[in-house]
Amino acid sequence: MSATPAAVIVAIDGPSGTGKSSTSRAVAAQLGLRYLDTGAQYRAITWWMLTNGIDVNDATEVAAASGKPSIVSGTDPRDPAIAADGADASGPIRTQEVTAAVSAVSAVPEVRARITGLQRAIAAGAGGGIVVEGRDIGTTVLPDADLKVFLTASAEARAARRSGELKAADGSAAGDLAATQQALAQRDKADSSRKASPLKKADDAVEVDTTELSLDQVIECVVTLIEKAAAEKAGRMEKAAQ
Ligand SMILES: Nc1ncnc2c1ncn2[C@@H]1O[C@H](COP(=O)(O)OP(=O)(O)O)[C@@H](O)[C@H]1O
Ligand SMILES: Nc1ccn([C@@H]2O[C@H](COP(=O)(O)OP(=O)(O)O)[C@@H](O)[C@H]2O)c(=O)n1
Repeated sequence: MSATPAAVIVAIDGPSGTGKSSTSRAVAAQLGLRYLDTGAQYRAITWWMLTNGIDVNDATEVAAASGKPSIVSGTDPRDPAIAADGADASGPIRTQEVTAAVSAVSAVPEVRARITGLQRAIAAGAGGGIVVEGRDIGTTVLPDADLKVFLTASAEARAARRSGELKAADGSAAGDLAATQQALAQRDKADSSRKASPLKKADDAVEVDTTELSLDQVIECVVTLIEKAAAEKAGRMEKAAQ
């Protein structure tokens, strides 16, 4: 295990299936950093809306309800918890129903303002450094992050990964490759074309194409980037203290 020489704030963004969650959890665990899955927060508020009779396709209704549930995220990379109004949401947020509704809910500006506030507070409170992964972390949530990484992969590779994962989870038709690829493309389009804080690479993000890389290779690459960013930050802090 290596240790980071300075507390760093790391933003990892990219579309679905590029390896954000797996990579972020692994590098945070390896480097002793906290970890925040912002997609889980959007999924949790979506799950709460679905279970509380909110019409998720009615932006006015979603906006009016956006402040109601408490959304609490754990930041342990080995056990990232998520709760909505005190109920464990880690299982229900992965259902197809939530996956199909989450882009519409997260496009509502009031929802984004609420969740972005939570994210900034968590990052500010993570004294030892944190890896925050999502869609708009480098562009909007933490524009001053010490390191921004934007993961990409071909549509085929992303669908194959996601479909394998769904098949392993329940063996259902959700594991069908063509259907998964279509659903991913739809969600990417919605996430990239919304007005409020769309999925977009920050100008100063390092882009890593993971199509031909194993997960271990991606982890190694991001660990190296974080160690470099942490060393540079430590150097700047030392200089400023002189
Ligand atoms: N480089 C990679 N090569 C092969 N499989 C990968 C790679 N990165 C991630 N995976 C697998 O792909 C699936 C989706 O990864 P995940 O980290 O959840 O992506 P994201 O958070 O970007 O949606 C997981 O099953 C994960 O193990
Ligand atoms: N920072 C973020 C993170 C997620 N999201 C939304 O939440 C959804 C679910 O995110 P996720 O990270 O769990 O998605 P997966 O790619 O892991 O399936 C995304 O499709 C976006 O609609 C967002 O709008 N902004």
